[in-house]
Amino acid sequence: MALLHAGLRSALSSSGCFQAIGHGISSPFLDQVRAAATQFFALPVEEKQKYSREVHGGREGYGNDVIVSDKQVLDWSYRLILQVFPEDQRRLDLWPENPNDFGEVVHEYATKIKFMMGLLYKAMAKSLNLEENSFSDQLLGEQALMQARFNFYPQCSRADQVLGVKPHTDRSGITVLLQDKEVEGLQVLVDGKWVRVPIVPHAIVVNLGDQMQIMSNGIFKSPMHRVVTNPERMRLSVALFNEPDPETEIGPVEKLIDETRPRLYKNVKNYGHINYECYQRGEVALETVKI
Ligand SMILES: O=C(O)CCC(=O)C(=O)O
Ligand SMILES: [Fe+2]
Repeated sequence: MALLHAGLRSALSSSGCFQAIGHGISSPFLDQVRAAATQFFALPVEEKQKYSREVHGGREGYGNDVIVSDKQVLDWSYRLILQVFPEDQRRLDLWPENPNDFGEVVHEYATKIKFMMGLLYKAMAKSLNLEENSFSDQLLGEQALMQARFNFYPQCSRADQVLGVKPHTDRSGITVLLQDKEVEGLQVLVDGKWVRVPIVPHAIVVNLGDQMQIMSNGIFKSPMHRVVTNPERMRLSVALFNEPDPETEIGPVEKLIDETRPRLYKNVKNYGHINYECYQRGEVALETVKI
C-alpha cells in the first residue's frame, strides 16, 4: 500500500494523470459503453438534433463548441453532454432513446466510476498523509455533480492544423476518461512537451482537475491537455467529470498549509462557474483564485 501511495503521489505531482488498471470494471462492459456512444453518434443528424443544446437551451445536450467570441478557434468535435448525478437533476429529455440501452449503460457506468472515484480520493488523501476523507467529503458528497461528456472527433483532412480539443485543464476534482480502443489522440503537457497518452487495453485514464490542484494546495497538478485529430479515422472518448455541488466551498486542506508551503489558493464556491466565465474572457481560471 505504501508503495502504491508513493507512486500515486509522484504521478499526480508531476504529470497529473495516470492510467488505472485493476479497476474492477470488465472490458466487455467498457466496450458496451463505447458501443452505446458510437451508436448514438452514428444516428442521422436529424435524430441527434432532437437532443441539441441549441434547441433545448442550457449547456447540456448534443452539439459543437459553444461559441463565446468571434476570435474563437473551434474544436473539431461533436459532443453530447449530460448531467448524470445527482440523479434528480437529470434532463432526461436530452438522454438518447436510441440505442435503447443508452440510459441504462450510462447509469451503470457512472455508478461504477463514482465508486472508483471515492477510492481514488481516499488513496490520494492517504498519499499525502491526510485523513482519508479529506477530499471526498467535499468533492463526492450527496449532492456532488457528475457530468458525462461523450466526445466524437470525425476524421480531419487538415489534422496537422486542427485540434479536436484545444489545450485546457479540466475544472473537475478528477476526470475519468475512457479512450477509443484503436485511435489515439489525447496528449498531456509534461515539462513543456506534448506527450501522447497511449492506448492501454482495459485501462481507464485518470486526469486530475483544477479543484484537486486547489485542495492539494498545488501539490497535485491539473495537467494541460489537448486532443489531436486524425486524417483517416474518427475517434471517440467518454469523459466523466466529478465536482462538488455549487454550494460547497473548497480550498486547500489546512494540513497542507505551513511555513514551507503557504496557502496558494483562496477558498471558492462554484468553481465551475468561475471557470466558465474565465473561458469566455480568455483567462486562466486557476490564476484568478490564486492568493
Ligand atoms: O477525448 C479525450 O481524450 C479528452 C477529452 C477532454 O479532454 C475533455 O473532454 O475534457
Ligand atoms: Fe479535458
